[in-house]
Amino acid sequence: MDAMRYRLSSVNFNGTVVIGEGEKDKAPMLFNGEVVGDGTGPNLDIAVDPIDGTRLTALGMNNALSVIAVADGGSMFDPSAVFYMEKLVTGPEAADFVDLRLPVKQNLHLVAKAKGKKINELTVCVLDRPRHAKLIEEIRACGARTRIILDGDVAGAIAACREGTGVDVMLGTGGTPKVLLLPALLKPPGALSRAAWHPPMTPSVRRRSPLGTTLTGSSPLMIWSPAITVSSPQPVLPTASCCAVYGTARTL
Ligand SMILES: O=P(O)(O)OC[C@H]1O[C@](O)(COP(=O)(O)O)[C@@H](O)[C@@H]1O
Repeated sequence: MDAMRYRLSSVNFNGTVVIGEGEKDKAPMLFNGEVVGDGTGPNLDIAVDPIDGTRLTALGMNNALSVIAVADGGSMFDPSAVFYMEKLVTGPEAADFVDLRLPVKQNLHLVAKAKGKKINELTVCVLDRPRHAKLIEEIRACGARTRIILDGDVAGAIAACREGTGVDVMLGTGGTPKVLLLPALLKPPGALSRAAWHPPMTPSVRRRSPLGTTLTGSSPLMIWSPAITVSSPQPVLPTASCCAVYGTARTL
């Protein structure tokens, strides 16, 4: 985080961290609303996750990622009032068929059909958390395999969208900032990241972010695409730069 912040402070721009480490992790830097850059140049919005998979990095394990996305100032959606989101991520073949509001079994059938596989040939990536015990049971009861990951659902989501990773879908609840960085990272185009506030909010619930954005239960069920995360026509970095970190954090 120090390294990313140091680098950002040397770049000619006037940036605001819209999607940052967030209050969930009580991170001291690169928090939502923090001003970064050297104060000259264009106004830009920044989304950062200096390390998604802090524990993985500390343990010398794979799949921690360092992620940054940049867009025109004022164009990035601010989700930071809600810490967790329920996520469904899959590749382009199945993206148009699934729906987060459907039961797990139905979504897995839809993915299997779209990919021309049997359901017992699917692998579903899920974070290893007690809250996912029922989800994991449901997936296994359908006959699908699970790939349980200790941390790092950004890497899990990317795997779910890519050919040849052995992962077909990612399901479960994880950090909000991570899901919002995904549209910038997902390749190929058409891959799908959907997320809903967790726990679900009723219309009367209102949560206010450090940047002053108010989210309510009637805020849309998120069907993320770059256009939703970033409202400007052309993000400055249409795909976020992203470097895999194997064991040790590297700076961007
Ligand atoms: O650990 P929690 O609170 O269940 O949060 C889940 C989140 O934690 C992570 O596994 C790791 O995130 P950090 O490295 O920022 O701690 C994310 O990939 C995931 O979205």
